Amino acid sequence: MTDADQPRHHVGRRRLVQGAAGGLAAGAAIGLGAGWGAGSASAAGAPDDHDTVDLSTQHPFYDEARPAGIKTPQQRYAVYMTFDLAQGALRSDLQVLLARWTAAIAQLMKGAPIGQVDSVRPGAIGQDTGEAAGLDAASLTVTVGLGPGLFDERFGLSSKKPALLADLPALPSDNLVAASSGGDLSLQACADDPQVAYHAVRNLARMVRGTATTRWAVLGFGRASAGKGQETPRNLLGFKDGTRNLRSDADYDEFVWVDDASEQAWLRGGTYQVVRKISMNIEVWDADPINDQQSIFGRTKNVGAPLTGHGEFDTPNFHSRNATGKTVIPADSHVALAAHENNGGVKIMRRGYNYTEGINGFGQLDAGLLFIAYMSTPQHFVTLQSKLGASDRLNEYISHIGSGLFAVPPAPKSGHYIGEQLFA
Ligand SMILES: C=CC1=C(C)c2cc3[nH]c(cc4nc(cc5[nH]c(cc1n2)c(C)c5CCC(=O)O)C(CCC(=O)O)=C4C)c(C)c3C=C
Ligand SMILES: [Fe+2]
Repeated sequence: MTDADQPRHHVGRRRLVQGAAGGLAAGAAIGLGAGWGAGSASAAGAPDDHDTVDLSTQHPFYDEARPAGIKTPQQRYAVYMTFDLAQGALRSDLQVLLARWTAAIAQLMKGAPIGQVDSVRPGAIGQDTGEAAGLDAASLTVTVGLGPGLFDERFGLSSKKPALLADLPALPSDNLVAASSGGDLSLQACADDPQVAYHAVRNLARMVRGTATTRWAVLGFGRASAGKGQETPRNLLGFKDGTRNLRSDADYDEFVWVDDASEQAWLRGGTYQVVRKISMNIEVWDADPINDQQSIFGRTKNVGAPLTGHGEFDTPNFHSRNATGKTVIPADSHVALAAHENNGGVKIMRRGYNYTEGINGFGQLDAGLLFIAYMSTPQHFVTLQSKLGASDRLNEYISHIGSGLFAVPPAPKSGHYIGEQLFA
């Protein structure tokens, strides 16, 4: 961890919440679900220190080397929302929106309200909606993304458009729904308390009513990726997700941050955000035998080890063959198709969340993965998804129904606002 990644624990009151892994260990101790997590630290009976969150944690916002909410240790919950600029909105309206969001995000990430909650005079309307009063910052980060549409003729920004910031091309197996795709702006609010994340997005949406309209939103829970030092969580298909995610500073420098001199100056120090809403056919998956599920991912379900290894973090061997001459990790498995070894070295940073929207019109569970990934060029996502969408055996159980591409500007300096350089 660099200094910039160090969180602060400002508030005297420390509210610690134990993680799901610790809960599973406790379940095993009283005889529930024997065999859970065998081979993991929590199964050994030790409390899982890595998965305990301190709700008093605050992350810095201004003057950081990088925007918040990307390399920040992944929080437990997310609220993701996109917006369109209202018809007739002016360049100055966009500037005011970004300036107001910047000031408000700085407050929210400190665990502070964005304005008065109390009734200061008869008939007063609250500046802050109040539902986070008494709650800590809970590691809140808010990450703002700028969509391709902002750079059309409306705001005089076409000369500032990054060449690669355009709607993603049609990709194999896409099943995209317009109502869950695109947007001029995106907000990713992540926190260890879902009410804190929701409060942030609700208030940011409220303060720009009239200038921007909401487009689509997803509420994420149970982070489905791991960062440095975090125990690997599980996605809703029951597999550990994030084992081979980016962790080193060198990988972030090479694969996440935009530093290329050929890129727009305002974006240098920032990154690209790709979001995909991926629904899962959970009932069908649950009827699939575990050994088949394992060959679909190329990893074991319980430990999360590659099919060529024993431990979760063993390096997969994509060349090893069994007696029948087939590769032990099937060539059409998810990890064989996505691994950097098989994609010319391409890596992306995944920061996804599980989501559920209840039950669909057929009485089936409506749930999936809010896939969020950060990368120095969206071409890396296109490279991977072109292969996955065409050949991944997982495609039988998932469907990409939402999509978006956004540019994330660098962290603002204090006294300045997000994306201010765009208007220079
Ligand atoms: C285009 C990029 C990717 C999409 C879309 C995607 C969807 C998706 N993934 C899982 C579950 C797992 N993914 C895992 C690994 C993995 N996935 C991607 C990329 C995309 N996944 C990469 C680059 C990798 C790493 C591959 C490697 O280097 O070995 C894993 C294995 C554990 C891990 O390393 O994280 C799981 C499990 C789901 C369920 C899903 C869509 C719903
Ligand atoms: Fe994946």
